[in-house]
Amino acid sequence: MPLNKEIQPGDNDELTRERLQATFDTQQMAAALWGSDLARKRRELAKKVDKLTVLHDSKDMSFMTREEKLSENARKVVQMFAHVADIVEDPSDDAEMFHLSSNAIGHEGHPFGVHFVMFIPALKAQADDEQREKWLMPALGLQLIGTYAQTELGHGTNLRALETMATFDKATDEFVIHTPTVTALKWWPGSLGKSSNHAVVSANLIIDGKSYGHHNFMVQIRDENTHKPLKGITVGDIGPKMAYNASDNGFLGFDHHRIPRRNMLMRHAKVDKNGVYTKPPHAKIGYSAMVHVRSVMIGHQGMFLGSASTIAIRYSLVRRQGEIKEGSGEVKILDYQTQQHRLFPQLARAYVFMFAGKEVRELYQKVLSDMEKGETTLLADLHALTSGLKSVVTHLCVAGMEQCRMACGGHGYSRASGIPEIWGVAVGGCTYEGENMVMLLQLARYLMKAVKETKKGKSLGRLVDYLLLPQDRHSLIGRVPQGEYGPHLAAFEHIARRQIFKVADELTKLQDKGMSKEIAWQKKAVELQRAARLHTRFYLAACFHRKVQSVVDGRIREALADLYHLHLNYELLDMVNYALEDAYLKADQVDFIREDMYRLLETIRPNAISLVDAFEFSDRELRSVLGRRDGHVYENLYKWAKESELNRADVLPYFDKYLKPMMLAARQRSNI
Ligand SMILES: CCCCC/C=C\C/C=C\C/C=C\CCCCC(=O)SCCNC(=O)CCNC(=O)[C@H](O)C(C)(C)COP(=O)(O)OP(=O)(O)OC[C@H]1O[C@@H](n2cnc3c(N)ncnc32)[C@H](O)[C@@H]1OP(=O)(O)O
Ligand SMILES: Cc1cc2nc3c(=O)[nH]c(=O)nc-3n(C[C@H](O)[C@H](O)[C@H](O)COP(=O)(O)OP(=O)(O)OC[C@H]3O[C@@H](n4cnc5c(N)ncnc54)[C@H](O)[C@@H]3O)c2cc1C
Repeated sequence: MPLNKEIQPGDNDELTRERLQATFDTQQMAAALWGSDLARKRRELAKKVDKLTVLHDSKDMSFMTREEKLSENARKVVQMFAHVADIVEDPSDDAEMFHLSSNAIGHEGHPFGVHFVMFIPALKAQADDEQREKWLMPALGLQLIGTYAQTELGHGTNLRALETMATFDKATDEFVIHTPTVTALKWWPGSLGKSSNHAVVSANLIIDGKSYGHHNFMVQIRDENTHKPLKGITVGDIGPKMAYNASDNGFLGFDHHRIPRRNMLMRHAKVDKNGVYTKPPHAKIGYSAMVHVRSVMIGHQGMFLGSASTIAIRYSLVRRQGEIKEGSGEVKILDYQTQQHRLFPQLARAYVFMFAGKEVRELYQKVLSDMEKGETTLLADLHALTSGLKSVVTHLCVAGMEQCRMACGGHGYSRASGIPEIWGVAVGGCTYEGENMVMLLQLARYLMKAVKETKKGKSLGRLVDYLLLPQDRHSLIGRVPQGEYGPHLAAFEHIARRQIFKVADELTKLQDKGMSKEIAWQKKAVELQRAARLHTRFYLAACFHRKVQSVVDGRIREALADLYHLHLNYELLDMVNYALEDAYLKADQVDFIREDMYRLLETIRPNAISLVDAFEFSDRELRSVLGRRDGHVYENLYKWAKESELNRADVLPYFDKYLKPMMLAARQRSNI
């Protein structure tokens, strides 16, 4: 069977020649990335969206005002739901729906931005059966639009300091929701400002003057017909942001707004009509919607980096600039070693983030089904894993996307490249769903507990089993036959384990000197977050290893292994100081890693376009002139620029109003 190489009539010849060099079938690689079923569904879905013009952008969003963007995406999301049954096989499949949304709507946000990502997951995990019947069914049926209102103007990270109050009024069997200060205003919730009519609101539960900490409440905020805010509710948009401006992130305040007692989400924690409180089986079970989003973000961020890599690599095969050998003609910029070194490691990261996203979703599903039965043993492991992954992946994604942008030279800075918007959306991920540094420290807490268990000869969980293993003094990199990468993975393990034990020992020493646990933690916080990063980067490398091992097809495994080995080399060099500190690696071994990395850049080069084609992002989804599949960049950049609103007339009013009078006056003065 011939290999599928994604060649289509009308393609730029340069790209066709590149595609013909591929050593593997791109559709099979897509199956390795997405899973074969989802890869097929994605392909079919993109074709259907292409045919449905009602789902197409009416013009490039770069040329729209915020209000136009909101309106455009509201129009498309409604059309998307109207046609959903004809387009997707299973509307309850989040991955398929995300793909549909990427194609039809893009990533700038839409009125249901938080509805499916947080509002529904919060109801699924925290509403009891009767409440599910009342809100989940209508929410799934699009009879209402919901958001998740937790963060306040004054506090996002420290949830214990949230100020919104939910005071139980026994006499009326109601909660009184109140915003006591300006800092207690809810601030940031997506689609709250102008679109949502319901919100899951986090508020302090107060019964008979006693606070039980924050819990989640269902609050209707707008009239379902007029869409006007209900009495006692103030709500609006918080203004433009770095990106994601088709989303109306909002503010929300309550003035003694009353809701029925049964509007508290009561699957786990409960309040009865006498004001008797029942504790949940796990103190943090109410945080499940956050864990859900963190778990989903890993794969999504991988897709964002995959999109940027696709754009930059395709463009680097169209763009020619300068000569390598004088007189032999200008080369494709991807033929420069520096360009390969800039882009291929980002491509490898995109792959591994997608693989890790899949693994973590499987763990999340397991924890969710355990929680249904009141079983919460794995919640802490999942929280630790998602906290670390969320932070490391978002951080590396935006650093990688910035490399992709710069690798496109001047055109990368234009919104026509598509990179600024996806970068702006991805960088939000460093902050939302738990600020990265804070989440790394959450993982560090878990790791420090794991050390304590290890010292007793036990393991806290599967993810930290490696702490029980003895440390090797020296790495075997470069001391085993060429092509063996076991020692590379062992090096990730070594530096993570060493940093974890080192900081644990330092904490103990400070406490032994009489310092409190909290102050000692502050003194070592930077080292602690380093330990969390190294642990997570080891997890990612090990995940890549598991994936390569699981692939059956030889050609796919070989191409993936090249990316994996590049990842090992590149990331190790990025963290090499940790391996040099204890002389685990010697200078000649570092040189060996570098040389092997350069070799791999050359090996990967002929497969580069097919490795990005394998993501199977449609042009509609990429929204990038530079990243067009057919490679016809220049004529389309010119066409795109002509769409700029500034080109609607040769002379714009500001010229006559300001510049012309100034220049006339200057000329008159010079004539005097
Ligand atoms: C998915 C998006 C895809 C779309 C992509 C497309 C476009 C993207 C564009 C835009 C985005 C669209 C949607 C995004 C929506 C974003 C929504 C939000 O941001 S919602 C708000 C999120 N807020 C946060 O994440 C707050 C962060 N803070 C916290 O989580 C907590 O405050 C804390 C830092 C974890 C501390 O909590 P607390 O004070 O309660 O903790 P302590 O009492 O100190 O106890 C710590 C103890 O608890 C354990 N723990 C904490 N959390 C959990 C948990 N979730 N599960 C299990 N256990 C938990 C922790 O481990 C400690 O345990 P121990 O060490 O044993 O004491
Ligand atoms: C695009 C976007 C969408 C969002 N959507 C929603 C939504 O739908 N619903 C919602 O409720 N919220 C939403 N948020 C809010 C978001 O969850 C918070 O902004 C986030 O949790 C960070 O909290 P913060 O803003 O209070 O940051 P802060 O906690 O004020 O962080 C500021 C700095 O302080 C540091 N810091 C804070 N605490 C500690 C600590 N304990 N130790 C060390 N350092 C610390 C941080 O590391 C950071 O450097 C959204 C935010 C964005 C950007």
